[in-house]
Amino acid sequence: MPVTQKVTVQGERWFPSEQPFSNEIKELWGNWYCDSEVGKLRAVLMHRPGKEIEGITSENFHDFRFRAPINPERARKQHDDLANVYRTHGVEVHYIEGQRTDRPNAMFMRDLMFMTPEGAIVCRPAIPARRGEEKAVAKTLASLGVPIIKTINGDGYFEGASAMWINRETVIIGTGSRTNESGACQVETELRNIGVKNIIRTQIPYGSIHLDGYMNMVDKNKLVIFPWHVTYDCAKQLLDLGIELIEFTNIDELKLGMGLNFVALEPGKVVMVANNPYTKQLLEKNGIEVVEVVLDELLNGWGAIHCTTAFLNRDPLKP
Ligand SMILES: NC(=[NH2+])NCCC[C@H](N)C(=O)O
Repeated sequence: MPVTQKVTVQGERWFPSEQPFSNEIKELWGNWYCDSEVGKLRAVLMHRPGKEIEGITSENFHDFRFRAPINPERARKQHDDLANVYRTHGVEVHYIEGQRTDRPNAMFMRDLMFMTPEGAIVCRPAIPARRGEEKAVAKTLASLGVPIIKTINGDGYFEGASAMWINRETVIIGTGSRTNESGACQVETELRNIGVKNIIRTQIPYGSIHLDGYMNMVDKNKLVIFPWHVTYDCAKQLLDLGIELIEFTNIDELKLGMGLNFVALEPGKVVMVANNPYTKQLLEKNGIEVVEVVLDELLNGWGAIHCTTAFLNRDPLKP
């Protein structure tokens, strides 16, 4: 080959971009962010229940850890009603594509991913009746362009509702039947990597599976708790960080009505399951604005609003 050009060294003039991932995620990936349970909600990921909830009868509902058989049409309608509440409040609703049809719990999206300021952690559900739901979640995240910063692997299992943002530097992680030590460690490593300083580790009681069954943020620095489920050590660390604890003491509304399983639309405003008068009154007494949605059919799957909603984008919570 004839030499037409003199060979020059190029490498020394090529420098990496030293800006952190967090500075360029918006431009390169899109507007995906979550550092709290209450920052203004902008985008969510949901799974509209499909074929998989057909054929759940009084004989088999227990196999899927449902509370009762479910009426598919009513469940879908209520799911749509919730999605419409989100849309009415300016939230973009994205749906899972290609979910398998043999996993009736797939609508409980909170358990399948955990959103962070730099992308999603794809979970690994604990129980066989749910394992594999996460694949369609990963595919959908990829097609939306949401970075996946971690997929739980090895001997770990972790469900998104086992963790809860308190603020940009603080996350509670609960171990129990749905999250083991290895899963919790994997999540902890990722969170520390993106600047979380306080990881509050706690035990989820035997009779509960996730944190969002008995605690939930309603406003900046305000956490509603069912006090008999929250360990002293956990409560003390939260109080020391300046978090106000609001005590919710009605076990019927906690378990049967899933009153605490709401989602904040913005600081101080939540969408909650209708027909929970104690919950509504408690929240309003504490200055929280409440939007209600009828969801009794979905409750037959043992989940409610927080369980069915994965956050994709919330405004950062200003310190
Ligand atoms: N985040 C939640 N609380 N999810 C509830 C999930 C309920 C579902 N039947 C399960 O056992 O997995």
